[in-house]
Amino acid sequence: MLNKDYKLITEKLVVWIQQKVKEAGCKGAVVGLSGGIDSSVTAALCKKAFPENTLGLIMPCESNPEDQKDAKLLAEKFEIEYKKIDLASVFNSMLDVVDLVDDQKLSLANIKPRLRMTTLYYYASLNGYLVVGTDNRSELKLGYFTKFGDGGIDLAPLGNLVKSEVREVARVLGVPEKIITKAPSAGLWAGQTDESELGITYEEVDNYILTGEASSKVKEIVDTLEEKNQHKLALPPIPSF
Ligand SMILES: Nc1ncnc2c1ncn2[C@@H]1O[C@H](COP(=O)(O)OP(=O)(O)OC[C@H]2O[C@@H]([n+]3cccc(C(=O)O)c3)[C@H](O)[C@@H]2O)[C@@H](O)[C@H]1O
Ligand SMILES: Nc1ncnc2c1ncn2[C@@H]1O[C@H](COP(=O)(O)OP(=O)(O)OP(=O)(O)O)[C@@H](O)[C@H]1O
Ligand SMILES: [Mg+2]
Repeated sequence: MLNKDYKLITEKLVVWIQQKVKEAGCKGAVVGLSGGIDSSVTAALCKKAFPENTLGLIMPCESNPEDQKDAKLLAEKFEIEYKKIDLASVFNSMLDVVDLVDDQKLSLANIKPRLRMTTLYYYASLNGYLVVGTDNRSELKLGYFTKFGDGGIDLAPLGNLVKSEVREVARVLGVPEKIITKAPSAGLWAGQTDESELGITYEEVDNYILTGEASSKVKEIVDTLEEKNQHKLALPPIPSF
């Protein structure tokens, strides 16, 4: 890993969040708590930045019940105010009204993060908070997020840290080791893990980002996804005439 001072980076991220929220004329942060490391780190940073004005939302949507337990563990450890909002009934109402066809798995699965985004913006608006996202540099490089779902956010404090660096910040903050070491998962369907879906490991992705070195297989996967998903990081194209 890079020889960086992650304690200093953690402190600077807290100040950065405070500044960005204040610049927006807002007074706090709302974060989706999945029980995964990215949201745990993001929520812990927000709590340090806004001790009285940080809200965590646990939003299961036919998700693994273990994840909710980890999300609660995190919220309790850092004394983060949280609410649980089960989105399964909302998701199922969507299934009742849209056309269902074969081969729709990802199209349907992507509804879940978009329902979470809608819920986060509701609470942001109610409280005068910003929606603080959890996307890290590795996910942003790959475009490995749902457009206007977990990509629909106001700030991305982890956006300059690759996944392995997020783990370093997690250790500085005291995120439970159980959360740090569990397999990254979008949790969109049973058994999904990021690395099995991507076909490469975060270690390989992070190495490639940080050093430019990778096997031809890793380069091919990362470069292809980066190009395919560029649109997720840009404003919608607008005619110039
Ligand atoms: N060139 C282009 N210019 C403008 N827009 C373009 C476009 N190509 C596609 N699009 C639009 O983008 C849509 C496809 O993007 P999107 O809807 O995001 O869908 P897509 O990229 O196909 O799927 C999202 C991926 O992110 C993963 N994910 C999601 C959520 C969380 C996490 C996690 O790590 O926790 C990971 C998920 O497992 C899946 O692999 C298309 O349906 C189309 O509307
Ligand atoms: N069940 C959930 N409840 C609340 N928020 C969720 C839930 N599932 C996903 N999210 C939100 O979507 C974000 C993107 O998920 P992602 O899986 O990339 O992050 P993570 O779960 O925190 O970490 P990891 O990538 O290691 O699983 C989460 O960080 C969280 O903010
Ligand atoms: Mg996850």
